[in-house]
Amino acid sequence: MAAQNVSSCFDALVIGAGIQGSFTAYHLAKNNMRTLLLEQFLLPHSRGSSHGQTRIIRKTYDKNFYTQMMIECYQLWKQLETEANVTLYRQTGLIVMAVEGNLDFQARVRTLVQNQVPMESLTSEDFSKRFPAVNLPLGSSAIIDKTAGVLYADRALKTVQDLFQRFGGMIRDGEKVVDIQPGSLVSVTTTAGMYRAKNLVITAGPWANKLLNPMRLQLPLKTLRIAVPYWKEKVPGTYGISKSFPCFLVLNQARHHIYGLPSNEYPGLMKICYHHGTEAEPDERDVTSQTHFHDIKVLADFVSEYLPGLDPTPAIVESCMYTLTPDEDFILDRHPVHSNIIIGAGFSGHGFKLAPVVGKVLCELSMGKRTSYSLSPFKISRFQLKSVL
Ligand SMILES: Cc1cc2nc3c(=O)[nH]c(=O)nc-3n(C[C@H](O)[C@H](O)[C@H](O)COP(=O)(O)OP(=O)(O)OC[C@H]3O[C@@H](n4cnc5c(N)ncnc54)[C@H](O)[C@@H]3O)c2cc1C
Ligand SMILES: O=C(O)[C@@H]1CCCCN1
Repeated sequence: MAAQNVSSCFDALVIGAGIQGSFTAYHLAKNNMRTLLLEQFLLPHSRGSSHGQTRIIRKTYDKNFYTQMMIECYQLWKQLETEANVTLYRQTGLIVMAVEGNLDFQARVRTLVQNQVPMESLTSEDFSKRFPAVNLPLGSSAIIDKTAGVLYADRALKTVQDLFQRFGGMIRDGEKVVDIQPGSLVSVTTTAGMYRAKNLVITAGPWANKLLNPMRLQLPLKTLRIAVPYWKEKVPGTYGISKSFPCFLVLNQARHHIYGLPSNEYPGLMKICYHHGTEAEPDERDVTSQTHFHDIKVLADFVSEYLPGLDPTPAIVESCMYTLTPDEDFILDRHPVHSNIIIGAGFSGHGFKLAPVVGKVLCELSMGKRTSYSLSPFKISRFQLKSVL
């Protein structure tokens, strides 16, 4: 269908069919808003931040507001599974490890306790009995967040998009937005046509600032290319999901966190990543001269020290993008000048699990409703902006 034939005025238009835009569109359509979701690439694609087979889901956060949002996220992920009759979540638990006295670790334990999240503290004897294939360094603390697990990310993204369409929403992929004209009706021009909507939501991941630039708004976002290496088990299954091996998170063992998921998606291979990367433009993710070399070295050293059952040379390295804010908290707000333009950005490498609630509050903002959560941690005004009209 040519874009010109598509009904030209929508209640809401969402730019970007990653997990945040797709969940926003889903909630809008459920609220009977006539909604169009635009995506620059043909779906599915692997150029942004939402691709890949798995993500960690957990309530372990140092900041209470995320743990509170996660309580509803678990319910909404469950609801999505029921609506679509698919499995999206597998409970594995999450081991959190840190050097004794680590403040971030203590804050996370406090938040779990405050919110009565089932958890367990492990002594080093408990730890080595439960996880004989993991070396916990002397002087470390460890807990397990029992409700944590794995989300099947690619499957989840497709499910949200399918349900959005089932609720009457329209997706147009392979259409890049090239111009936005603000107004009481926002006009959006793509490579294929022009659309108008009463409200616009921009959830463009690492491309957010490119879309905001013509509207004189530049958010303090850094886009990072992230290495996603998979490490081979010397004995297949040692760290396998089928043997109930959990996800793990090591706080600041290196400069940034290191996290891993049990071997599952590629049999015999465990995904272990560094919560950092190299600055890169999303369109140049794979052509940049900088390589993943440094991050892989950090991870290889970690694997040798903690996980002796893995070959410390990655078997596969995939790539993904982070969009970091300075404080690693999200941006969920209105454009400071154009109040019917809503922005969801800066998910800082931890936004997947929170997408059901992110989508809900972006939908609420777009519909002019009172939001279900305080959005003060997520406001644009917490930053000193360089250029706002
Ligand atoms: C390696 C890695 C591991 C991670 N692990 C976890 C984890 O364990 N747990 C967790 O909760 N989170 C995790 N995350 C973070 C999570 O995946 C992201 O926060 C989330 O996917 C961000 O989604 P998004 O919709 O904002 O961005 P994206 O997925 O990038 O979506 C933005 C979309 O906008 C489209 N777009 C941009 N510009 C235009 C335009 N002009 N016209 C039309 N469309 C446009 C893009 O093509 C893209 O599809 C991880 C991320 C990475 C990279
Ligand atoms: O959100 C998560 O759970 C992962 C692991 C920790 C670092 C951020 N990404």
